[in-house]
Amino acid sequence: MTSTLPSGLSARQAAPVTTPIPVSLRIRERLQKEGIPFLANDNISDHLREGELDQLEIEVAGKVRDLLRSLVIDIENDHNTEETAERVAKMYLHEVFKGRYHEQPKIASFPNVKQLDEIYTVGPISIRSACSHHLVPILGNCWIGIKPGERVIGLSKFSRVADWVFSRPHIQEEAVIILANEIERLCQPLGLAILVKAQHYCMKWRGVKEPQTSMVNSVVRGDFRHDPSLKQEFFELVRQQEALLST
Ligand SMILES: Nc1nc2c(ncn2[C@@H]2O[C@H](COP(=O)(O)OP(=O)(O)OP(=O)(O)O)[C@@H](O)[C@H]2O)c(=O)[nH]1
Repeated sequence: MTSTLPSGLSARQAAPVTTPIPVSLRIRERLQKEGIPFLANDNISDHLREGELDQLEIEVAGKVRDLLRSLVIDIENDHNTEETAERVAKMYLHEVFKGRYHEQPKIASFPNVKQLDEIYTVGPISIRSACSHHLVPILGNCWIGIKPGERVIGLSKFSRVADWVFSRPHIQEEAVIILANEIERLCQPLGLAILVKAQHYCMKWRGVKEPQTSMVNSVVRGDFRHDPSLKQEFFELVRQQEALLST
């Protein structure tokens, strides 16, 4: 039989080049196999293997480079966008969406030795997130009210856990619930209330271009839910904390 190979090429040299499976595909297949959800606001850090986050950063940078090319931006000659792809990949994986790929910060809880049962509020805690629909910023503040149970956590830890939860693509309604679940898991309070006020840049910067509109929502659980006066006290304390901001 006549060889179809170009002269001088051995069969071994002409073997089809196998393209490596993209790391994101490997991770997605693993998650699907194990039945682990990987929605935009889920954290998948427990399911990433050593070195995969670095490989993801390289893969994402390549895709962002393609996106810039598709937007007809001359990244080969434009000194300003030359390294934009690498910056954007790093920003998504380690900054603005770090709450998807990085573990929850270590948060120690302590026994509520004195059996404290008065409510307290912490806030404003700045929140930085992005909407799942357009991936543009959601910026605002949140307030957390606690009626302690058996355990308490340090005040700064509310900011840390909020930052971790909000650093994912979200819709505000779900973000508040996810934050509430995490706080309940960390300190099992007898009551928990969370209020979020945020501006959505998908409404300010584009779309309807409403510069002042914000979204306000809350979640109340446990004693805050069952006792209307406690709930009212929470909102009153938040009002007082807000008033402090303008003094
Ligand atoms: N409920 C809710 N909606 C949000 C949130 N963030 C953004 N949105 C809205 O989600 C919607 C996305 O809807 P689509 O109609 O598919 O997107 P679109 O055509 O770009 O919409 P426009 O923003 O009206 O231009 C928009 O109305 C946003 O304002 C959020 O946290 N909660």
